Amino acid sequence: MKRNEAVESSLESLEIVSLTHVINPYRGRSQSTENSQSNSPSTGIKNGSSLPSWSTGSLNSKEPFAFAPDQTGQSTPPMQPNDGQNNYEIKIESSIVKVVNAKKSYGKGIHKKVVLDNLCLTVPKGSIYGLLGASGCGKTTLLSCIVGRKNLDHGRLSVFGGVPGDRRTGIPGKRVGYMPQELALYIEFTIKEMLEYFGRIYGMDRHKIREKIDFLVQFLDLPHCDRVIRTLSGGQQRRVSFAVSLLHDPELLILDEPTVGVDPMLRQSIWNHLIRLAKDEGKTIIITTHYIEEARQASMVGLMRNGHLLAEAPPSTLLEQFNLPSLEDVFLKLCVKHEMVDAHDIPAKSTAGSMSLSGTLRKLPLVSDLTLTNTAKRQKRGGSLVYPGSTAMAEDYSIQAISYMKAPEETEFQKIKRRLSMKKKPNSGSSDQVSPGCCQMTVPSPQLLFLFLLPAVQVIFFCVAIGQDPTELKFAVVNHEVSNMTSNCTVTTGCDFTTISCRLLESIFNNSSTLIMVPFETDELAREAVAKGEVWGMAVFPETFTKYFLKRLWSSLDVDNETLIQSSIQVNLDMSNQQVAFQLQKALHEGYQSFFRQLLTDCEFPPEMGDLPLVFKDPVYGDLHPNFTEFMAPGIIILIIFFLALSLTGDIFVTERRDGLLDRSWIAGVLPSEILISHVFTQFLVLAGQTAITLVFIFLVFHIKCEGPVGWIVGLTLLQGTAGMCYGLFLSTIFNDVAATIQFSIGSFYPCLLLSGILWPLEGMPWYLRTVAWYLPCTAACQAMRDVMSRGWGITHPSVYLGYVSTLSWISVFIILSWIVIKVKSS
Ligand SMILES: Nc1ncnc2c1ncn2[C@@H]1O[C@H](COP(=O)(O)OP(=O)(O)OP(=O)(O)O)[C@@H](O)[C@H]1O
Repeated sequence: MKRNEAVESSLESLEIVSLTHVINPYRGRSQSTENSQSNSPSTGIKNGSSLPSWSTGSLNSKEPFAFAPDQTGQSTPPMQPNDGQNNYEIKIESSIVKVVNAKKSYGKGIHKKVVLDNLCLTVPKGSIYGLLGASGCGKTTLLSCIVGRKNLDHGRLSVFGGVPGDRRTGIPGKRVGYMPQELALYIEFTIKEMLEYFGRIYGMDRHKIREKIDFLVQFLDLPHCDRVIRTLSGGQQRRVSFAVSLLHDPELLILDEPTVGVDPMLRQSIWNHLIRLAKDEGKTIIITTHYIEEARQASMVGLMRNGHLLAEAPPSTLLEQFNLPSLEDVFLKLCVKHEMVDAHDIPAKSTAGSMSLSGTLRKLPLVSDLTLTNTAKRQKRGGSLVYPGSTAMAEDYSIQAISYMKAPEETEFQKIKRRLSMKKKPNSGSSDQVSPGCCQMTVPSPQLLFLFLLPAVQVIFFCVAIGQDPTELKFAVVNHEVSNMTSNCTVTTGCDFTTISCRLLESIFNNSSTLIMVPFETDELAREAVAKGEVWGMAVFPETFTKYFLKRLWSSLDVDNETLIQSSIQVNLDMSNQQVAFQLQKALHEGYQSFFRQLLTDCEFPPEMGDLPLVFKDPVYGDLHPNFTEFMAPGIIILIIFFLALSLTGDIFVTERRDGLLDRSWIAGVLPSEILISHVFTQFLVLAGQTAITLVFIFLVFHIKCEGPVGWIVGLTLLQGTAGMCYGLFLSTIFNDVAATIQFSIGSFYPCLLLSGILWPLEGMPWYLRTVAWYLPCTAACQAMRDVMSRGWGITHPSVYLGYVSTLSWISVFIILSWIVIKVKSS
């Protein structure tokens, strides 16, 4: 009895599978009759035909098709013909995509999420297969496995009779056109550039590309092909993505929700075009859509739920069998039944191990009904299957029954073709003949300009804003020697010693733009102004300043305390800002020194008597009056180049991966190494441009000195940019989103800025931090660059040499780490 149930079950399963696979609605009838003679009765595989290769998970079976054991534990005899013909063998012959017992899950342990659960699916050649299911049921995952971007955990998968991912089968390659759910477009490109880019990848010639661009722009109602993709609406962008997948007339089209954001008329036009591609050109199309009803136009639909296929049949068959008006109703009903079965079936399911689609369907009373009904109603006629309600054979049935076959006599495709041919001018045969505007030169995008100008802008900000002396600092003066400083402070000249305070004040304030004098009547008022932050400091001249100043001057070393106090100017500074305070002190010192030298000269004394007995001769390296800008310039060059390259590379790789561009290029047949080389090449061009602009501004515009050979600066800057690129690559292998990459970049920026000797000499750090700092990517390079610029050293000097060695080592480290992370992730 058990055995009988098993056989019945297998027959039901076989019938369902047969129902789903024998029909090739566009390409003509099944080949069962033609091929039945040559079939191997035991395996069902056509003699002499090569077995499909399989993308397998860990399924143990060595058979090309593995069928799950039925409830008796015995394997269903899959290749047994159930109607005197070997329909199964036809499936092998005619199917483009075949998935058997696919299992796929994400995560591990308690986080494990099963996304494909013993899913079986067959897509016949020349059919449109509508994959339907709620969001998150695993459609995209399945498509990713079909195009070879993901691997199954268990089960088998073949495309074009080979393993997806194997270039010899044409996938990845030009046999497949893939439209992923993500946009997967370079949004900075124009429509034309985008299509040309993929056209070149597919090896199309220019003329063909232009022809296709013209057709696709009109067919998909796209805006002018010189429009930048970023500026298009979401729906328009999706249509450009769709155009990319159609561009090279692939044999297999895999479209993940191509009609999202498309208005109903255009949607219908798209479907008409797909139908024509399938019917007239034998293209095979797998399409997912959320508009369930539009899938009525598919030749086959697979209703998917929680990783299972609930049913797989022509839409009209489903509607008829369920006696429901819409596919949505059918889907709903199947889901409800599936829920009920799931609720009662957990133990059985868990022991079943692997459960085929047929097994799943068998547990559904309603679907079993469908099977039985099919069986009952099905008639055999002339060796082909005939379905109820139709007097035609299977192929004809589908043609008549499916609504799209009632498409208007002239399809959109034909209309557009006609419109295009009407538009053609007499010399339309010329290879240059394209729609106006589509072959125009495009100006560089603002983003590209920004990319090149960014370093220049940063250098300008740095050179203009950093390192200059603070000026116009307000300073309070209380002069008790004169009653009204503004009107009564007479400045004397020559060897004259009346109101020396006024002469000194003039020397301090009038000869420099650093300080602005703000006179106050009393010490208290001046102090209050300092306290309020209105002035940066105050100086108070005693009432008898001139008298005691002269006494101090003439008395030489024999000076009493009273003289010292009365001849001194009392200064209180706001030291809250170190740079400003230094500047104030410097201005006061220089003002005093200038006054005193002048006084000595006027009184015919040697002015040097007013100087400290320290003579600073010409420095060995650098200037007598060093400039903070020159100290920081090497670090700034490195920071700008390193971190621009880092953020650009990180952003590009992460964005391209997130947006599906890397996948799309890979599926189009581009090798990962080619992607990498093209990125390195283009980014190196950007880097070279940025380096040139940065150095031109530093050395030629702002005249920052470089005592050594500029070539070593250029070399080191390019290498630092390369190190930044490699670091960006490394971060992009770790993180999947741009925000994390940017956060980490910023997180790395500050240690570099603070510890690499860019802002402050390394000699000012504690020894332990200094040791760590030397191992950072920018430290040795910064020091090397500073030594070239201010000391004029060349590569033979260890400091410069070490800068190069350190940078090259970091490049190697980042590349090795990226490689390790990629290997770990892919395993
Ligand atoms: N890389 C991943 N890591 C973890 N979980 C994932 C990953 N990709 C997809 N998933 C999960 O797997 C399930 C199936 O995702 P999938 O994208 O295949 O669904 P879908 O049917 O295509 O959904 P939609 O129609 O919304 O696109 C979802 O729950 C999703 O969250």
